[in-house]
Amino acid sequence: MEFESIPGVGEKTAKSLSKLDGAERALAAGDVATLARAPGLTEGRAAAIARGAIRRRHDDDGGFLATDRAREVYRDVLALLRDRTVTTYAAKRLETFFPTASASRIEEVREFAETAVERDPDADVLAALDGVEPLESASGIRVRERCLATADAERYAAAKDAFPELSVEVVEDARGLSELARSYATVVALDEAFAGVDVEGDVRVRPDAAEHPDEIVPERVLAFFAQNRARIHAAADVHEVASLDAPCDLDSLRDALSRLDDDGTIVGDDELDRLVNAVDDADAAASTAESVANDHLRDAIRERDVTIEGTDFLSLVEQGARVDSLLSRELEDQYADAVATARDHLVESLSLRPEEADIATRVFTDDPSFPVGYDEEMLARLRTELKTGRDRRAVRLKRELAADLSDLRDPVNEMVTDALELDVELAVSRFARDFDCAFPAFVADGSDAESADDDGDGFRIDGGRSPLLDVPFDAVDPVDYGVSGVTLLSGVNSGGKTSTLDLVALVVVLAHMGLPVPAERVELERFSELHYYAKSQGTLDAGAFESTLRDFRELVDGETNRLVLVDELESITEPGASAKIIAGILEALDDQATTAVFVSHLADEIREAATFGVAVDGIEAVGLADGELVVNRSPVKDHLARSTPELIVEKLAGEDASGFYDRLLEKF
Ligand SMILES: Nc1ncnc2c1ncn2[C@@H]1O[C@H](COP(=O)(O)OP(=O)(O)OP(=O)(O)O)[C@@H](O)[C@H]1O
Repeated sequence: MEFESIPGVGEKTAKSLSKLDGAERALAAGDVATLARAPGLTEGRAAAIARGAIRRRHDDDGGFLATDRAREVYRDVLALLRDRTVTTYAAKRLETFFPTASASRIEEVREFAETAVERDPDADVLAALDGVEPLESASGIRVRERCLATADAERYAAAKDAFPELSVEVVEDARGLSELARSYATVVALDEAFAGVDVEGDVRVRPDAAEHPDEIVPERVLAFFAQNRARIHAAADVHEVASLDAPCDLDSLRDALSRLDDDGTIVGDDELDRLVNAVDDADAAASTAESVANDHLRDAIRERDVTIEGTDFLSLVEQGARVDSLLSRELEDQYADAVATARDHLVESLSLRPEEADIATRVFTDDPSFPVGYDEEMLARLRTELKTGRDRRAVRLKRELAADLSDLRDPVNEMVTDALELDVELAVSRFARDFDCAFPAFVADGSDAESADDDGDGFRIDGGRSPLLDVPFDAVDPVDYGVSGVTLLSGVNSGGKTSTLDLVALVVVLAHMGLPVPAERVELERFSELHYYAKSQGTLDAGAFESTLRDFRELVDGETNRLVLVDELESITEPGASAKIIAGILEALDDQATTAVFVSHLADEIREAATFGVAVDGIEAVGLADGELVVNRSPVKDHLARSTPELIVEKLAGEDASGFYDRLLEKF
């Protein structure tokens, strides 16, 4: 695959991706975890690359969110979804969902989301997800007792790349191989040509080494499982708690993991433990055995009367003869007993096996001496023997466990990915449940539209409730609103005009992401772009005003089927000029197949300035209660809402008989 053809992927990133196993699959699946394993890629960058790949696959130019405010609404949507993830993986993965005009992409995510909303966001599952993280490649492994050998320069370079844990040596011939075998415990020759060469030492010929890395460096797979153990356990727990089908037998997996220490060494093998302890304790055990023997002998001597013949006594005194001769003659049995005790102690305290006990026996000599001492040389031999046994067993166990774990590597990767993906699905499910969402219906073209009040295009929201409002979701009034064509939205102050635009933008963004929307029912056309202009803060200076006009100049050209939402554009300049400008923009938009909602307090003036009959919807105050407006949040179609001042004057007119307020009211 040409990675550089993905938007946002340069030469360096392409190189990183080419080093990654399964990069193409990960790009296709939006698998951010796998992509982030490429050297030098963060999860954020991986998400951006996955997005680029999806865009390319679905022929999306990335232009759906056409304005700052539109992008802000998308960011708010992501934040709501992200709040419902447990893992950082899921939070990043959600960024691969974005609004698009591409029908195939919307459909793709929709299929995913339809399964996702069926998932039960059970508290136990969420708790289990807490420890799941993407698996990491094992790092920091260096194996010194094994090397690779080849006579071929190309193979040398490839091996250096493939086996960073081992030294790779160049050898000319069998002699070179045999020299290596003297420095390394194991030599793995990579050239077929070495097959059958008779060299002393542990030399294996493995031209297939690259295909079986776990056999050549079992430490690699052991370290991988050791370093990722907590994550793997967590993913296994998630599968159990959520009743997911696991891609491997979880009991066998847990058993294999229990045989491994955090640093990749083998644990839980009695024989290996025995050998490790025996090596560690050999010196101390020999010393103790020696003391035991001496105590024994001393007690025995103390209890005995020893008769020394005169000649012996003389010989002792005159010639400095050693007392050993006496020992061997007079106390032979006691000496033999003491040595036997020492040997027994050594064998027992080190739990030696018969073949090892044989050497241990020789650590204490049969030749009588006092005090009893052990033979350093024999003890060194015993130690070497035990060490060899220990290392041999460790290597065998490592190989066996590595072989078991090697088979589990793919299933475990799959299991962890599935657990992480479950978190993504649960975030969507929780979002849909928390905000009473439904899947929107896209109306392919005008003729398919079911709603009576429009000519098929645009949008129609029933019972929409925005989770982005500044009131608790439970307190949000449902809003019904539909628009096709170009419409002005009038309404009382604080009636909810801006909130209505926000709701429309939110619903449209979610629908174009392929996700469910917070409404009872939504029908909409597939828009090409969302242009949402927030209310500007106060009158613009000449430069800013000019650039805003340029924005709108671009808006009336180009793509059709846009959705344009504009909040109180009149605040950019003085009211009279504003009404004329807005009327002109509406005329241009009306000529295109654009759906547009312009919130404005200048509906009358705009209508007057426009050359076509501009539709006006209104958010109505149904009255005043305790000085507060009571508002019907759903805009009424083809209705210019009365303003707040008008309502107040009307209220005063009802309370006052002077006629003053009645005359004021007539002016509205
Ligand atoms: N659907 C709703 N349910 C409950 N409260 C709402 C709803 N819509 C709006 N509100 C409340 O009304 C307040 C004002 O809404 P909003 O700012 O949208 O009004 P507006 O008509 O745009 O006001 P202005 O004319 O001042 O621009 C919101 O901050 C919110 O508290």
